[in-house]
Amino acid sequence: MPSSNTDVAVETSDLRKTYGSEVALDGVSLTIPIGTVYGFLGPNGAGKTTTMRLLTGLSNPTSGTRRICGVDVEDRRAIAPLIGYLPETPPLYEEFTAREQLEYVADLRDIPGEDASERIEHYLQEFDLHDDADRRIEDYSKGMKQKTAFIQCVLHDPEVLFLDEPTSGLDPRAARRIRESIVDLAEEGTTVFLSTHVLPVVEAVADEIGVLYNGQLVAEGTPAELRSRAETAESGSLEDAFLAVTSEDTVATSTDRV
Ligand SMILES: Nc1ncnc2c1ncn2[C@@H]1O[C@H](COP(=O)(O)OP(=O)(O)OP(=O)(O)O)[C@@H](O)[C@H]1O
Repeated sequence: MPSSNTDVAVETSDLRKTYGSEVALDGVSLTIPIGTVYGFLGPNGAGKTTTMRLLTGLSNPTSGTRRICGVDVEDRRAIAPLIGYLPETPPLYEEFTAREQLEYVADLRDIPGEDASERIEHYLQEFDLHDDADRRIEDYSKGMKQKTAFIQCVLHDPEVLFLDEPTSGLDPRAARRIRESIVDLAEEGTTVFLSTHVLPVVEAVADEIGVLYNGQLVAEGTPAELRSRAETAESGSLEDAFLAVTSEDTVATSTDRV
């Protein structure tokens, strides 16, 4: 049953995921309004990928609820058109050309032919891939592969876009292209859930930040709010704030709205 709150893109309540005795996610509750760029920060092993897999229906929670635009993620068929997901290792058919890969995804997504061609051309131009679009993906650089993967998850114009470390390993130009696209998509109303441990990336694009540590959401706020938390530190940077809220000594027992 859809949630009554139609302004909310991502909503979880007490989401938990355990693997045997390992607690990967320990009761995470999120409410992310439509159109937000939500920076999901956390050190290695904090549970970021686990959260994204739960939110995209690739994995089931041990307990708790999750909704995307009011739709229960359990309803995989209803969820699929609403979301785009760029995992850390994106699925691409290496033997395809980028154009073939994107046409294939457009087909899977039931994007009508003319629409699909227009969107594919638009994105190939936007990401400087047009001249290489008919080369096989196996011959692409990491950045070219990542840009192709980014295009394939936005091609169907999802309501909510999940990005796992989207700029990792990219050169500054490619990373900037992705950051600019995130901002453009958000301006058009797309909600972007961006997981990373690269602080300058979230600082540049995020409206709101959630910090995950040991499977718990330990702080939430705007970048400025989180920075002000570190104001006693010399630079008062987001990095200071991040280190402060993810230190064993200072972790709060419940989410700290700063
Ligand atoms: N399939 C699995 N089986 C067992 N444990 C798992 C599995 N997937 C994740 N975990 C554990 O859950 C915890 C959270 O992992 P997760 O990959 O979500 O972290 P992360 O924040 O994405 O880390 P990173 O930044 O390194 O990618 C880790 O302790 C990890 O070992």
